[in-house]
Amino acid sequence: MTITRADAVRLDAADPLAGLRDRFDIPEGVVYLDGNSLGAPPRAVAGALAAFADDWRRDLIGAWGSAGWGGLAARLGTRVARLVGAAEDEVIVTDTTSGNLFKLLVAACRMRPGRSRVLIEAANFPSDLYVAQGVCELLGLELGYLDEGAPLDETVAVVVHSHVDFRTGEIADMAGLTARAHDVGALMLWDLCHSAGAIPVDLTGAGADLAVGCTYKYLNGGPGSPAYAYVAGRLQDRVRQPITGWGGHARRFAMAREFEPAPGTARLQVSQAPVIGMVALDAALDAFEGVTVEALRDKAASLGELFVALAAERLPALRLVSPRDPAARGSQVSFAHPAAERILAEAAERGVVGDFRPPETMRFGFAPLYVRHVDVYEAVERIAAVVPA
Ligand SMILES: Cc1ncc(COP(=O)(O)O)c(C=O)c1O
Ligand SMILES: Nc1c(O)cccc1C(=O)C[C@H](N)C(=O)O
Repeated sequence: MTITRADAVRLDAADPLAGLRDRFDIPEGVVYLDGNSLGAPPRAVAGALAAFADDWRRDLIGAWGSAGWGGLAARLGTRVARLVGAAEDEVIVTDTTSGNLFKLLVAACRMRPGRSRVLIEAANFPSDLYVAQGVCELLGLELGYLDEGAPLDETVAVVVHSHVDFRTGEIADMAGLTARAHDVGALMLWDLCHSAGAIPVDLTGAGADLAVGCTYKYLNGGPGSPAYAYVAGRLQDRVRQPITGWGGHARRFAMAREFEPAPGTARLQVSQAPVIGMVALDAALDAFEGVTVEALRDKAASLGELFVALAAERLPALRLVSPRDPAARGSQVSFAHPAAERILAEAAERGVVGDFRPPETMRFGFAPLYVRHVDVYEAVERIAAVVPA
């Protein structure tokens, strides 16, 4: 049965999250399916940045207190914690994903002295691979690739894995892999970049030890917005991260000679993360107010299913590389085609923004707060017009 535009309109009419699109500023006529690379701007952000400039002008250094800048890293951590299934004091917002990965990976290896290997999946995001390679070189450890058959045994200090694969959107079994790591006494470090804000994440339920993630994708913090780091409560006093700047000191303004780690996740800070980025993120997170992660997942699945069904009808030349089962994929679908790059460039000229990952993957992300079913319908129509016969 052919799917029509009216079907998409009906799905939007029944969508409990439909009204949330008004919280965003998306150019007219653009179908934005790249929120899994850079989220769209929530309307509240522009006003928050103007207020930030005003606070700075008016209160000068006093704004650290009067505008609450000093407490932002921890406060934002509590807001992100709700979206990733963590306790409020288990997440801190600071630095970049790659920087946090470096710090937590070194800390994890230090908690497993005598173990000689780190495992990662070769399909992980390149920055994760590079950081893991760098940490292994620094500490004299061996790096093994889980998806290429490297054994998970008692020689492994830590396993690093993405919750959602950035190319295919496949969801990893967080609880299962964490349990396998724990069975051999290894620690488990998750990268949540492609899941937080789009699908439920349950770090506590999975028994995860450590995690990192960015805030510029589904959390809409803006380009280069600060990332976050999670440390399970039971490990917080044992974490010794390697970049011991004054931001992680127990008494930053005592100006003491020796480093003394701050309690809890505060010790993961190096110095001051850019306040302007944290202010933007704080306003951006308001877009999630009143929204449950289950509602996000349902909407994401509905959008993805519509895209897959329409693609089966109208884009037969595209090969689905994401899992067919919506429960097995995050909020994106990916297809392969030898002319993927050209198709995406021509689709972009027609206002459909997806992204290309070499050698031939087309990714389409469905940020559940602002993508509509009619957007999905429009996207497939416009892409169909540019796929070579
Ligand atoms: C899975 C994953 N990990 C890490 C990164 C790197 O994040 P950052 O630029 O914050 O270091 C990205 C995206 O750039 C990513 O998609
Ligand atoms: N952070 C990015 C950037 O500054 C420019 C272009 C892309 C990005 C990305 O975040 C890419 C993204 N992590 C990915 O999944 O491919």
